[in-house]
Amino acid sequence: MRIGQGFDVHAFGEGDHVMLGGVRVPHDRGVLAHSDGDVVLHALCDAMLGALALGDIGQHFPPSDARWKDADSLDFLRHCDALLRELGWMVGNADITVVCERPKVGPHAAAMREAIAGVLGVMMDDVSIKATTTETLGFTGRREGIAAQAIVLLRTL
Ligand SMILES: Nc1ccn([C@@H]2O[C@H](COP(=O)(O)O)[C@@H](O)[C@H]2O)c(=O)n1
Ligand SMILES: C[C@@]1(CO)OP(=O)(O)OP(=O)(O)OC[C@H]1O
Repeated sequence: MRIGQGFDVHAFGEGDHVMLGGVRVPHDRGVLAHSDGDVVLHALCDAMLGALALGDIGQHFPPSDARWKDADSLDFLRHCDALLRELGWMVGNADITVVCERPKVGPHAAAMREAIAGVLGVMMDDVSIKATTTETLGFTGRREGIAAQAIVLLRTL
């Protein structure tokens, strides 16, 4: 088995939704990002890459590369999953925490788990999505941005 963790932050900007775990979540702000700015999937990809010491998504999908402009982060997840499988590994389970005051994540957690599990070829029960505020403290508390942390356990195919 191998373990990995990932963390990602994006600042809020103009917009009317945020992408979280591959799900379009209505919000009164968007996020500033080169891709679709999905902090859940970026943290998850980093955890998967980290588990095998394969670098991070910035190395695999450089922000300087126009191919990733407005990219669907589910494609990043597909790439990372394929990479792991080529090396004989797959995600056993993933546990993800989203940090923001708003939007409320709970109502969208099941859809996020389903989208992620579908790409990883695992059961929904193998994907956990949790959320917390920071009780109005810090940049998330001031609603300036959104963060996510992911931890994954890999198992051999
Ligand atoms: N963006 C968020 C933040 C929190 N939740 C849910 O609310 C519960 C209470 O959050 P606290 O930070 O006050 O502990 C938390 O356990 C989450 O279930 C949410 O859905 N979206
Ligand atoms: C995802 C990439 C793609 O260019 O850019 P961003 O959408 O800005 O997201 P970030 O979390 O900063 O990760 C770096 C890049 O890999």
